[in-house]
Amino acid sequence: MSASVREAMLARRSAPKVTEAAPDDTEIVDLLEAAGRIADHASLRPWRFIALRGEARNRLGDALAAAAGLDGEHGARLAAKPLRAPLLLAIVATTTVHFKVPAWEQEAAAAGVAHQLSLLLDDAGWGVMWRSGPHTRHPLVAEMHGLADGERLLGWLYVGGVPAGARPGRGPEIGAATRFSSLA
Ligand SMILES: Cc1cc2nc3c(=O)[nH]c(=O)nc-3n(C[C@H](O)[C@H](O)[C@H](O)COP(=O)(O)O)c2cc1C
Repeated sequence: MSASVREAMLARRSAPKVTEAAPDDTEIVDLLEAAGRIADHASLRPWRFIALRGEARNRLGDALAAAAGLDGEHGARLAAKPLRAPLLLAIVATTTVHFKVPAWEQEAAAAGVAHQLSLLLDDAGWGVMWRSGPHTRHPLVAEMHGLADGERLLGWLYVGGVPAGARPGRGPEIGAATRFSSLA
């Protein structure tokens, strides 16, 4: 584990290619205990995660191809996308109608948990990449995950082992000063 949060944040990189190793459910729940401690208006905890492993990734691939209306070679290519990692963590915003907390605030909280989980997984030595796509919110994809009314996917954290020698190190400077101003 990193010496500081800042160090972990500066070191985090997405991992487009991962190996077949993956964290088990116990490790993920443990990390979620920490990742879930985000700012959360009215403490609604408007999020949940679904682990897709093994055949479930094929079912997601089939749902994506059906959502896109593709079959044959193009359908097979899209259907294979979820197989790029041994574990996909579906990020679900579980929004409800609330008199004080609009849906966008609830989705912001769910996204915050996913960002923190992604950071913690990276810091624990796993390869992670948050992916989505044009069919993320298609009804067939929601059905495949068993989502209830009001639940919406924010994409998937693709998780696996980091290939030997693939750790790319710190990313480019992001020029934060150009994205900051102040009013007095
Ligand atoms: C909501 C969300 C959806 C994303 N979807 C994709 C995607 O489908 N494909 C992709 O290449 N990157 C996607 N990204 C970006 C990558 O996760 C990653 O941040 C980007 O490749 C930059 O790499 P870095 O995280 O190492 O800076 C998405 C990020 C977010 C937050």
